[in-house]
Amino acid sequence: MEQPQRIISGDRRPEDVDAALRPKSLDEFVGQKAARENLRVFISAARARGDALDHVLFFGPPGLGKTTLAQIIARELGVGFRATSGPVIAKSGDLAALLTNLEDGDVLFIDEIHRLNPAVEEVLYPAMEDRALDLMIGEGPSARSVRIDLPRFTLVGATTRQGLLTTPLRDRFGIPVRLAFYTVDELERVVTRAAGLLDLAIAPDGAHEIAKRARGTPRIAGRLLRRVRDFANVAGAATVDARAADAALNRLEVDQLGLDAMDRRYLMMIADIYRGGPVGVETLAAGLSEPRDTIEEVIEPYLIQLGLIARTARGRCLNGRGWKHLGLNPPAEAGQDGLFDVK
Ligand SMILES: Nc1ncnc2c1ncn2[C@@H]1O[C@H](COP(=O)(O)OP(=O)(O)OP(=O)(O)O)[C@@H](O)[C@H]1O
Ligand SMILES: [Mg+2]
Repeated sequence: MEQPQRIISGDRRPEDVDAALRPKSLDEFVGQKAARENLRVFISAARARGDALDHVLFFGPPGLGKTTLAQIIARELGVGFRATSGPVIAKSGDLAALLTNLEDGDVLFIDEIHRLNPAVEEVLYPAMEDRALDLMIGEGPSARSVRIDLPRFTLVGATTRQGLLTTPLRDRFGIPVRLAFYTVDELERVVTRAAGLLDLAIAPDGAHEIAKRARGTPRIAGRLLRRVRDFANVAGAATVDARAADAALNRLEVDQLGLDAMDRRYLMMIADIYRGGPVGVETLAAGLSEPRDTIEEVIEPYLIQLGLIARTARGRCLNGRGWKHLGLNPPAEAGQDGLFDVK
């Protein structure tokens, strides 16, 4: 069965006109303070040396700003930006073509870099390490390998699944950056900034309400803001305040913690059918008819962050907070629940 689209999924959607809201400089970029300040130092050092920036790897859940930061890096370095993604580069020749077409200092952005095919990845190693391309010319006994020098470039990789990166690839990134979920304060700033760009009047308590329910994710904050704007327009409200935001978010079935019907189905399945777990992710994926990747990359990280569930070696478990959020009591005889409880 086709699942209805989730308003709060961190995934990209065609209707997200992300580009309009995308911060264009490090100064405009809200949150991720440590990452931002480190990047600022590395960028200005590279510029001062007149050298390419070391390769950067961004990892973290969807919608936290990986692509945005990659573009900002190129802009702040004052170099060209080329973007592609792991699954798109089918053959090593495709990557070779991309690399040889770079200009000095360019940023090459590879999204979903954990999905590179292994043969392509092999080509990337010498390119990252020695700025060289090893090509095989000819076949059979007369085959020989030729080394081609590449321009200086910065590879910026992005992945939602750092664990799926091979060690040799991970080790070749000099600057690994983990992006964390945003705080409510930070998202409030994201919402206020976006409202300004959308020409929408919003009260501080309205921005706060949206921020609180945006799952720690700027992309979701932007999307919720647009939907709230629709409701406010139709209701003829001049300013979006907390009450207007709350009413709109309730109609969108986004609850107080920012969870939607899908999250609640996920939690209810563990609670109801598996008595709080542990239950394997494959079983949950089958029960919810969602791909395992979606469960692990989109649904679970935020539920874990909130302490509603725990990932254990034996499977997923509902924590005390999870039971509470569902308004249920954990089964009395399941003594192990306390083990995973987050106090
Ligand atoms: N720090 C931020 N401040 C303001 N807006 C942000 C910030 N980070 C991200 N955004 C907004 O959120 C949206 C999603 O960001 P982005 O596309 O960079 O996410 P991503 O991490 O690359 O996601 P994915 O894993 O799906 O590729 C963009 O529209 C951008 O405008
Ligand atoms: Mg992206």
